Amino acid sequence: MSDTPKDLEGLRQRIDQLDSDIMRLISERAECARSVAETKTKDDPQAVFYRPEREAQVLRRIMELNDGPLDSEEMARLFREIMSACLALEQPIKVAYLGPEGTFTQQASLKHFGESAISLPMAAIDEVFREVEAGAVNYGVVPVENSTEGVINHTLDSFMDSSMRICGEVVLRIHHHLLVSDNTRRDKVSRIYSHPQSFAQCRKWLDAHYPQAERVPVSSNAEAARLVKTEWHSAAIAGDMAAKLYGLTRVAEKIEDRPDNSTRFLIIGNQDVPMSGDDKTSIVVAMRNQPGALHDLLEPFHRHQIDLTRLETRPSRSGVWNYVFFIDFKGHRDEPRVAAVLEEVQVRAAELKVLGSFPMGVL
Ligand SMILES: C=C(O[C@@H]1C=C(C(=O)O)C=C[C@H]1O)C(=O)O
Repeated sequence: MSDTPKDLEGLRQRIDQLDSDIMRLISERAECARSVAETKTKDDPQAVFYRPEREAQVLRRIMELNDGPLDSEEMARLFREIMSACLALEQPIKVAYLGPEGTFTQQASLKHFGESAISLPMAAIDEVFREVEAGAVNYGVVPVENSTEGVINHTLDSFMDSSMRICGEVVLRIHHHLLVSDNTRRDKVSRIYSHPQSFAQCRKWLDAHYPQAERVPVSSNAEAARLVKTEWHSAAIAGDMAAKLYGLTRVAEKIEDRPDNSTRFLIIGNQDVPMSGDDKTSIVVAMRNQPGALHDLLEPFHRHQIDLTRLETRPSRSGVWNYVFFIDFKGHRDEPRVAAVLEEVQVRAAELKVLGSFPMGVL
């Protein structure tokens, strides 16, 4: 900026002035969001204030507008927190996530809803589903697939028996560290705790660096971190949140075998999300056990030129559901092209359930 002062005192005065301006504008924004909330409840007393499609649009716009020097993701993260605080002013969102505290799922929940949401750890994926179904919380966050290790079957299976809808997705880069406590004898590590998925994601590194150490699988990375606190000969593989929560030190950082290791999480709820302009749809389809079933199922997607982003098969759990396919594709169920495909699939399938259309993950 041309009128930016050059001396330290002048620069600090300028920063104070800018902070006052930013604060005034944030307050004005919060008032605006509050008025939106009032308008929503006037039309419908049961209205949900949180709008995933609108939040995705706000964040995408910020990323497009940003000219630096902060990078666009950083800028969007700041706005994520502003929106989170604005929303909490009216109605703090309650979120259940696959716990315990310190898991990557908690990190995904924070990334998606911001720090002002109230988040509650659950012991298992189906408990997250149950809490949302029972109305005890507004949304749930569960992992669904990892780029190295593949699909999380518990999550897919939970959808089969549930009426929950998918309202959003979050992709998180997963960095694992080898962690020890102050009491650990680093040269005597004979046991390493972690979640089986994390062991699988760090297998080569462990074979190279700790071939002799016993690998003990536990229910979560956070649990692994907790156990290390009490044993002088043990280490844990876990992420930053767990390390911070239990005050552990990183002996080796980013030990995952693949540098692009990431996990996709789903936001589940009981609301149908309108179009945001860049959306995905998830469906689960049962086909009859006959030759060419998979071809028949996929043919309409090909003909309407719809991009499939994922296809998973799960064993069926009832007579009708001979083959069960989970399919993700680009587009929203309200788009005519997508609606046409869904109609065709409906005719060919033994059963079709649309799990939801939702904004593509922004952050
Ligand atoms: C303000 C609104 O409500 C909520 C708050 C938002 C915000 O602070 O920008 C965006 C979407 C909603 O979660 C709205 O719907 O526009």
